[in-house]
Amino acid sequence: MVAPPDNDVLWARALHVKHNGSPALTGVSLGVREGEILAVGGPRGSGKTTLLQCLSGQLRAQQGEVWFNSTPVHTMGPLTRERLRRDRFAWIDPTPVLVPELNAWENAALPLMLRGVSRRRAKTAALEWLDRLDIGGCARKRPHALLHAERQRVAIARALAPAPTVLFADEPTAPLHRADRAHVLRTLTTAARSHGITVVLATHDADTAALADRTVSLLDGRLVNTVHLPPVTDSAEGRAACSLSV
Ligand SMILES: Nc1ncnc2c1ncn2[C@@H]1O[C@H](COP(=O)(O)OP(=O)(O)OP(=O)(O)O)[C@@H](O)[C@H]1O
Repeated sequence: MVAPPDNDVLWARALHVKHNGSPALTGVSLGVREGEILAVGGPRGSGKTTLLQCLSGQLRAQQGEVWFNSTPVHTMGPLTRERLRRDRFAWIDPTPVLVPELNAWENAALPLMLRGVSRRRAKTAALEWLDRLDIGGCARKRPHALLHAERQRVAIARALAPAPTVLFADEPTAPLHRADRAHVLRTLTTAARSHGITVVLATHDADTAALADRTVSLLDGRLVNTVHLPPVTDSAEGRAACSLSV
């Protein structure tokens, strides 16, 4: 095994995944630099979700390697991978999955509390993020009383509140209207940049990909090209608007 380059926070080599015998990833190799926002594009069924699942340790590739910093993820047992996901990663699904018995702030505070942060500090951080995402007024509502788009904002607050090392976002703005999408994406990318969070973002939306530092594209489970975009220039303003006290 050869360790990945030092400046890559995530590194995958020659990933091969089949779902029920059908290839979903075929020889995908990829490095993600620390603090980078990387968009993974490609049409439906091209393997974006499968790639994010492999990089985040949710799914073990049948062949290939995944490294997080200098640690091999592909050789970790299930409990170690679970701990890695809990302590260093966050995940946003296209459809919000919240705990129905908990209200919005409790849902958003949950990963912090699982990491051992006190309830009071976790609540403060969760409320800050709900405010930033314009749903502070929903903090005491349970998921059933929220609109679908509000539930997704709670899920995004839950992912950002612990300031993870890597945030995996699988079509995070899919349930939002176009106008909402831009605001939520900007909050997400600004927060990531100001806190040095690396983001791996699956999307088939060009507007979403445009907010990333770099885009790679999948087609039928293979990487097909890489686009380097110029750096975002208005991040200083966004950074000021997004300080986090966790
Ligand atoms: N659990 C599964 N069982 C069987 N086949 C699967 C499973 N998950 C994904 N696939 C198949 O693997 C291929 C890649 O799927 P994947 O969800 O990774 O693509 P995607 O680019 O994320 O698609 P989408 O944009 O629709 O989410 C597709 O052909 C899909 O049907």
